[in-house]
Parts: sequence; structure tokens; C-alpha cells
Amino acid sequence: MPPHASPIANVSSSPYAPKYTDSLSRLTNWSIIESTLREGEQFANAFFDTAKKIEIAKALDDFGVEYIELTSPAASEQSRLDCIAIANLGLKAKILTHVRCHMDDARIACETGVDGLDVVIGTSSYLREFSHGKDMERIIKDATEVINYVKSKGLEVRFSSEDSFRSDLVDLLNLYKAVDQLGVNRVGIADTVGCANPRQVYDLVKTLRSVLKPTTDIECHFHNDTGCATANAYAALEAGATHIDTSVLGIGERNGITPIGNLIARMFTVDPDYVASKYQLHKLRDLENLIADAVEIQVPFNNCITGYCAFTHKAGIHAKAILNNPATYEILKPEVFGMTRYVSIGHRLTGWNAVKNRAEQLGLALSDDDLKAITGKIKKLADIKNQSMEDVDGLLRNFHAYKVAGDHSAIEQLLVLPDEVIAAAPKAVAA
Ligand SMILES: CC(=O)SCCNC(=O)CCNC(=O)[C@H](O)C(C)(C)COP(=O)(O)OP(=O)(O)OC[C@H]1O[C@@H](n2cnc3c(N)ncnc32)[C@H](O)[C@@H]1OP(=O)(O)O
Ligand SMILES: O=C(O)CCC(=O)C(=O)O
Ligand SMILES: [Zn+2]
Repeated sequence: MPPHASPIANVSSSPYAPKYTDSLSRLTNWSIIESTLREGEQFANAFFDTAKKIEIAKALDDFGVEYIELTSPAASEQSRLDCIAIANLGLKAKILTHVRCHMDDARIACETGVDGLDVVIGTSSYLREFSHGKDMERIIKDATEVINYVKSKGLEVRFSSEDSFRSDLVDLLNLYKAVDQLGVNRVGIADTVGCANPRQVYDLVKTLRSVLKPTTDIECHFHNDTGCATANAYAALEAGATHIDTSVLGIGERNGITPIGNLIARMFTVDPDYVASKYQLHKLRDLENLIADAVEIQVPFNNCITGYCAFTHKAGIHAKAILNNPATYEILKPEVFGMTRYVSIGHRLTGWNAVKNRAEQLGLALSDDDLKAITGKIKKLADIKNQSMEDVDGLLRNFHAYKVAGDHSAIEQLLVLPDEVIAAAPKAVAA
């Protein structure tokens, strides 16, 4: 095995793999703040009753997330009761609740039994003018009061600037320095409208890292409006962020945030053993199915790891190489996640090596010439419509039976397209 190779991943031979250790990087030392029960509740379809919230919290805890973030107890009486119920489950994960930078919210939240508060306030001019109406001086004043109060209760506190990437950098750094001096556990950066790209994220996190105490953690929250939520999370960790907000399947306000499964897939390629040591990877599919059912959506077909064709190989060139060595076209090993690989055969992009493999699975001894002839027949049929595995198996079995019987004319017959198939074919094919 090449240096750094892992028996659970196919990532070791990338010529672009990091060749030196970047002192800022937290790519191999990071935590998840799982926000399905906060950001996820902001998804248009989401309604979680208490029992469902508890089931989700337990499933997240089983999976191994470090933190579970809950909707503000100020949102409604039931939200408050649910916060208390989940804070009292005795889970391994730390329980946080997410509140406005306001003493009313902080007081209610501190009485719920959670481990910590994620405090947020918008800092962009859009939000200062059109949301809460406070200037930077007032934000720092309110932040100071809330943070001191939460700390006086002995709880963990994170302070975050909503819409960080449309906020003035000098304003942001002044605010973060002020809250850092107050002794927050973490500061947060939020790409609330999904406008940031990985390079901007890297720059902002790196700058922030340089002004904070080394012991202050950095949490990042990325919306996916322009498709960068997972890449931005990766860039943030490269630049020294310590915590990433996720939700299951990425559910959240609008089209949501970094999906936990995407983050796992991405980070697995960096340090598979580290990721496998923290999270119960084979439970990811059940976790996603739980949320998909709860909010009445399908797991997307192209979901990382668990999408229904995430480990399906189709084109003949791919199929041959995959059958020889799965590392050729797979960066992740399906079995690590409790998934299985599938080679699709019954289509016009198939190749004789894939057909040979299927014949071997069926225990049918056929020569290479036989298999090439059968492949030709599959392609002719598949030019009209894709063939099922049963169709392909039937063809292989019949060919084999005629061969054993020495019935050459039956084989010839088998290899031509029947008249009724030609007649039923679309005109261009029949001609
Ligand atoms: C980007 C994000 O996702 S942040 C998290 C979003 N989460 C939520 O909104 C939680 C669910 N929200 C709710 O249940 C309600 O909005 C509540 C309970 C928080 C507030 O409800 P209401 O008092 O009816 O106010 P409303 O929702 O209409 O407006 C928000 C109020 O919070 C203020 N506000 C907005 N953001 C903040 C903030 N970060 N810190 C302090 N105050 C804020 C606004 O100025 C406004 O105050 P106003 O009542 O003086 O106008
Ligand atoms: O609290 C935070 O950091 C993030 C809040 C949020 O959901 C957002 O800004 O999109
Ligand atoms: Zn958000």
C-alpha cells in the first residue's frame, strides 16, 4: 500500500493530497454542530412533534455528532418544553439552543437545562437596517450583556454574526475581538444568504483566526443557495475553523445548509480513520431516511453516499475497471457506509467484460467470443429499450443451454432481433 493508504478508503494515491501539515488547518480535528432540530425546523416542510424531535435527537447522538442545536425556546411554548425534554435525555452530545442576542431569549434559554447557547445577531447593513435596527455600538452593548449573563449561569456560549459575508470586515473584527475578550467559547461566521465562495471563506476564517485567542473556537454556517455549502465548510476547516453546522439532507431555510452526509463524504477523503472513529458511518442511511420520512421528501438521487445510484456503475469502460479494482472509479468504499456496489448491464453502453462478470456470477461457462456475441445482442435490444437484469440473465442462460446442447441454429436465432421487436422499435432504429 502507498504511504498514508487506508484500508477503508481509496484516497491515498492522489497526487494533489496535502504534502505538508498546514499549521492553521483543522481538517483532521473538527466537530459537527448538528442543526436539523433548529435550522432543519426552518425547512418549509418541517414539522416535528416532541416524539419525533426526541427520536431525531437520539439518532443524531447515536450517529456520534458532538453537538445538537435546538430551536429557540422563545419561539413557542412547545419549543421551550421540547428544549427541556431533549436537554434532559442524558445524551452524549452537548445540547445547544439558538437564540437572538436579547436578554429575554437568553433568560428563557438558560432555564431549559441545555449545555450552551448559540447567540446570533445580524451585522450586515441589510439586517441592521431592515431586521433589528441596531448599529454596531448597540450590537456590542447587547452582546456584552447577553454573553456575561450566559457565562454567569455557567453555560457554554457562542456568539455569531448573521450575514457575515455581507458585513463590513472592520465592524466584524471589532465585534469578534470584543466578544472574545468577554470569554466566549466560540465565535460563529454565517453565510446566511449562501453568497460566499471557498476562497472568501478561507480568507475570512484565516483573518478571524489571527485576531482571536488561540483557545477560542470558530464555528461556521453555510447556506447552499449557490451550491457551495459543503465546499465552503471544507475551506473553513482548511483555514482553521473548528466547528461546522450541518443538517440531515441539508434541510433548512430556503434550500438549506451543508448536509451532514456531504460533509462526512468530503472529510472522509482527507482522513478516513479519523472520520470513522468519530461517527457510526453505517447509520447514515437510516438517519437520512428518518428525516426524509419526517419531512416527506425523497433522499436525492445524487446524494453523496446514500443516493440510490451513488455506487452504481454503468458505462462499459467503468464497469470493466471497477470489476478489476473498485478503486478505479470509487473514492469511497460503499461497504464502509453499509452500502453496496451495483454494476448495471442491460443498456447500450455496456461492454463484454461486464457481461462476462454476470455470466460468472450465474456459473455459466462461456467463451469470450460467446460473451461478445451476447453483448452485441444486448446492445441491439437496448437500442430500443433498456433491459432488466432478468432479461440479460435470460439471454445468458438460453445461450448457455443451447451451447451445451450443441444447438447452433438456436444460438443463431437467439442472436438476431425478433421481427416483433423490430416492428415495435421506433422508426429510426428499425430502419
Ligand atoms: C438566519 C436565521 O435563521 S436566525 C434564526 C431564525 N430563527 C427564528 O426566527 C426562530 C423562530 N422565530 C420566532 O419564533 C419569532 O420570530 C421570535 C419568537 C424569535 C420573535 O417573534 P416576534 O417577537 O413576534 O418578532 P418577529 O419575528 O416579527 O420579528 C423579529 C424580532 O426580533 C428582532 N431581531 C431579529 N434578529 C434579532 C437578533 N439576532 N437579536 C435580537 N433581536 C433580533 C427584530 O428586530 C424583531 O423585533 P421587533 O419585535 O422589535 O420588531
Ligand atoms: O447562528 C448562526 O451562526 C447562523 C444563523 C443562521 O441560521 C444563518 O445565519 O443562516
Ligand atoms: Zn441558517
